[in-house]
Amino acid sequence: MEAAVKPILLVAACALIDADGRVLIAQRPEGKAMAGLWEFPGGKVEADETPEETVVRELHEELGVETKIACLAPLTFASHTYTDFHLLMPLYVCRRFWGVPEPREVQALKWVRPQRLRDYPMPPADEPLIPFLIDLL
Ligand SMILES: Nc1nc2c([nH]c(=O)n2[C@@H]2O[C@H](COP(=O)(O)OP(=O)(O)OP(=O)(O)O)[C@@H](O)[C@H]2O)c(=O)[nH]1
Repeated sequence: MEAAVKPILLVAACALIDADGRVLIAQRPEGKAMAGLWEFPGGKVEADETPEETVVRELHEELGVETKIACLAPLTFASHTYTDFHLLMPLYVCRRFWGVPEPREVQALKWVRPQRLRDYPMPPADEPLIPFLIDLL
């Protein structure tokens, strides 16, 4: 019998960057898979969305921050096999946004220098993304 192929889950995420070159990370809520880990704001790309539209929507829903598709720049992507699915996650960066991020759907938010990101436990898919942020900033 052929091995079951894991479905690919498309998630779009974004590193917001402040004027000091710090990156915003969000702590996953209790009760969800990987609760307590720190990740980049974002979420699943819905059937009627582009990944850029997902990021704009999730920044609004999760953080109360407004931005535009034109303010998103692709940086890199994560490709990681979890138990039940294979995650494909484009990571955008965004320096131009409106509003002060507030933790609406997450436990906590933190602005972190890229060199300090390793101090915060992140999902395994995210670790390979850190050097790209260090290089950028
Ligand atoms: N937003 C985001 N998701 C990530 C990152 N790294 C990573 O492995 N993921 C995984 O990608 C998936 C994102 O889905 P999500 O945030 O929309 O969904 P969720 O688990 O909160 O579930 P739900 O929205 O269905 O309740 C989760 O499995 C999450 O663990 C990351 O940096 N940001």
